[in-house]
Amino acid sequence: MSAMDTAVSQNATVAAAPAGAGSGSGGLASLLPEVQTVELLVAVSIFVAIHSLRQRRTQGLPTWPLVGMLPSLLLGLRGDMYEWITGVLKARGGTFTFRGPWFTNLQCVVTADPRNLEHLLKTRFGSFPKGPYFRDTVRDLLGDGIFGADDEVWRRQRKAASLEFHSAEFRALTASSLVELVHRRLLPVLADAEASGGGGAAVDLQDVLLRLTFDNVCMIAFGVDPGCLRPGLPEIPFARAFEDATEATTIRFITPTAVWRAMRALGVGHERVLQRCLAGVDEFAYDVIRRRKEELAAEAAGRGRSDLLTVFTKMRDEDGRPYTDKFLRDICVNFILAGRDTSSVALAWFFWLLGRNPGVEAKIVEEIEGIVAARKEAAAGREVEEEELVFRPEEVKRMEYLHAALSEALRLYPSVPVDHKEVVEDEVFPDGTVLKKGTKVIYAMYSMGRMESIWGDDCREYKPERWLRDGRFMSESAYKFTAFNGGPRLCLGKDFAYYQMKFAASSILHRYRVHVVDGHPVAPKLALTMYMKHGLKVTLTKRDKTKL
Ligand code: HEM
Repeated sequence: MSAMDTAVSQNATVAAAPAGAGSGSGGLASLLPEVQTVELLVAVSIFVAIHSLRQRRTQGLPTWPLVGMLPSLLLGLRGDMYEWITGVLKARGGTFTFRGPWFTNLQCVVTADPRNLEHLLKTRFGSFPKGPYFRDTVRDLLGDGIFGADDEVWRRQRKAASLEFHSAEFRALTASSLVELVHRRLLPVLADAEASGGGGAAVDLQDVLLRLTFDNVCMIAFGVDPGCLRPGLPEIPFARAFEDATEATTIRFITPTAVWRAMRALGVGHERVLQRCLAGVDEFAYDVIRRRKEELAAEAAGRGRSDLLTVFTKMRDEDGRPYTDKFLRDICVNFILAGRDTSSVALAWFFWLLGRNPGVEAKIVEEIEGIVAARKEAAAGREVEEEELVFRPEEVKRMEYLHAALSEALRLYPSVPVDHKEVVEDEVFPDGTVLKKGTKVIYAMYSMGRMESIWGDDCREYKPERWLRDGRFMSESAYKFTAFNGGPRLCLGKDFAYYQMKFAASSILHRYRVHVVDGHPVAPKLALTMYMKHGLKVTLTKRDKTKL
């Protein structure tokens, strides 16, 4: 508790004293119990009001004895949690210490200051690992995979995966799997939606995009297509188990550690759900691993496959032994978690923003049509059929305005809205915040996009132009635009994610106008990823090329 908190608590005790003195007068108290209760309530209310006002003015939010800042947090949870954090961060100059009740694991420092971000993600990287708290919480789902790992276990996976992500085979695999999914699955599903009903049936675009990226990342990690985006949008047991296991794991972060551990031991509540779903995830993963090993043994070298499972199955650990099935499972599950919904939710927010900014949509379509026109010109007058219109990697690369529009959507709606580290030795942030060993640090990407001090007075406006110089996309410092993290743990899939988002968005926008259904409620869901709470209900109409 700070000096200010202590001072306010002492004042409060003094203010409450007259009520206490009344109760000490024996018989009078028993004669007038109602009056005393009313007095007490009035005194407490006055204390609450004064305390709250004073602390809100001086510190952004009040701290209470025993329960700390929990009441403010609960009030924040009733509305938009991310906006609440942003408000507090602004009031406190970019960083604040959250004090939860003594019995919870909710004590942490929250920051949105780029100087602090650079310090923790790069300059003092070694002092800010994911840490044992995060690892223990996610271990049942993620095992020793890259997301929760630190030190050598992380370094080895990062190095191997990084080599793979930059290889020509991997680029070819990602490009071909995307063409297959977008043209054989996504576009037919959207065409069905457009054709059914009078003005087209409403479809949940977020759900469709989540299916697209889930299938896509499974093809990259496991080399298999689970088929979530098949016609009729079937429910796939592995996808459902994965989603529910992730949600049950997330609940652990807001449950005291001792409580979820006890629930796990007893097999009750969300821990029971987690156990059931993990069994589903493992069944799928171990089955694919077994079949891949058989395939590789038969083919001797496993020619033609460049998915992560194949690459890691052929590798050896530092003692020259093949990786265990458990480790292979962990690697694949972590990549699926990393890549399954980050790009799809970003695309969902992007399409929603386009609906509110038709001028931006018009510029994107103009850019796409310029590329299509260049293709037609190169075909020397020959008519280019719509089916042939599969954007090529070099064309996707030329979509600079689209790149800027997606970056701008991620600035305002980062797929990972807040992230977490744990400090392993005493540290001091560049802004002067003192961090004791073991402190949890939350960095608030969502809030960073809404800081006038970082982006200027128009920070809440959707303006792709802020990313362009002379029509060319210019990247920003990773400590200012933190959607992909920064430093040694920069997102490994960043280039692929941009390619995937640009390819899917341009393929849709070239063919359809996307209309968000009138009155559809849009709000972020409280989760590790920035889903739209109610999905994104849209209708589609064919783009009339004559009006371009
Ligand atoms: C718009 C899309 C994406 C966004 C905004 C995004 C964002 C992020 C962020 C914030 C992190 C840091 C997470 C943490 O350490 O807690 C991260 C890490 C990572 N991302 Fe992405 N990501 C995206 C797409 C992808 C895709 C498609 C893949 C893979 C197919 C991927 C693979 C990874 C991996 C492997 C890591 C862990 C890196 C490490 O710890 O060394 N990401 N990403």
